[in-house]
Amino acid sequence: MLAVNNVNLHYGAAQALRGVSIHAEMGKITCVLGRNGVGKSSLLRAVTGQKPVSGGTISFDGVSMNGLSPYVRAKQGIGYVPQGREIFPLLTVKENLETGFAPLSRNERTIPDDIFTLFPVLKSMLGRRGGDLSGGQQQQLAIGRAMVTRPKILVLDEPTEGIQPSIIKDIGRAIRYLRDSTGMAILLVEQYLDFCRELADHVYIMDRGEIVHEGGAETLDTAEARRHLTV
Ligand SMILES: Nc1ncnc2c1ncn2[C@@H]1O[C@H](COP(=O)(O)OP(=O)(O)OP(=O)(O)O)[C@@H](O)[C@H]1O
Repeated sequence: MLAVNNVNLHYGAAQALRGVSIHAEMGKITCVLGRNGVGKSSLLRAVTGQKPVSGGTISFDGVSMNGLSPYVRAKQGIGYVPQGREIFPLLTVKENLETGFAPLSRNERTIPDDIFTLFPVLKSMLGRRGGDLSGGQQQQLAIGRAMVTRPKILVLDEPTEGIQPSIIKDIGRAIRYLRDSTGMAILLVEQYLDFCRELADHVYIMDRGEIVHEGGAETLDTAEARRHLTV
């Protein structure tokens, strides 16, 4: 289980996270919902180690992650699908997947077949450059690249952003498959309410750097939840 407890995060004098506590359990999809700019990406930067926290603790399976580099966290099992995908445009699809080998030992450096079962389009495009793929295909590639690291927890930053509805469905299916087949924990941050409602086992809502609501997906229909999600 990933446990984020009472985390603060600053950019200079500006505070982006204020005493944030969330849990993401193994075999469950945990969704953090919130409007633009409330701190969702900052929370994931804290979890993946890209931005040091200024207070609080982050642990995974009881091991403290505070102070560990992103590379070490990846080795410990945190897989990351960043906002905007961050595909290498001039590398091929295969080479992009192989960048996921970095935290693996030599004998683990293979591309799992599951990736192509989930996203057959990637198999047919292995030799194409990442920059030639559509937004939806790049998102599938970014998820595939994170799967290469054999994560215990998969962390996704707005996986539906800028993606057409049919691919959003594929991505939802893939996330569910990963939960059910591997028992990994999945933590995703989103603005897209319906996607979270359909997928999540547990939801949090963030507003202005704080967690303001927590519960099962069914609790998203309350007036209080809606108030925090409408602009
Ligand atoms: N590198 C940075 N330097 C300074 N301020 C930042 C930086 N990154 C984010 N912020 C600020 O921190 C706050 C939270 O931003 P964050 O990106 O975490 O929100 P978000 O909920 O992920 O938004 P979005 O949906 O737009 O990605 C915002 O006020 C933002 O302007």
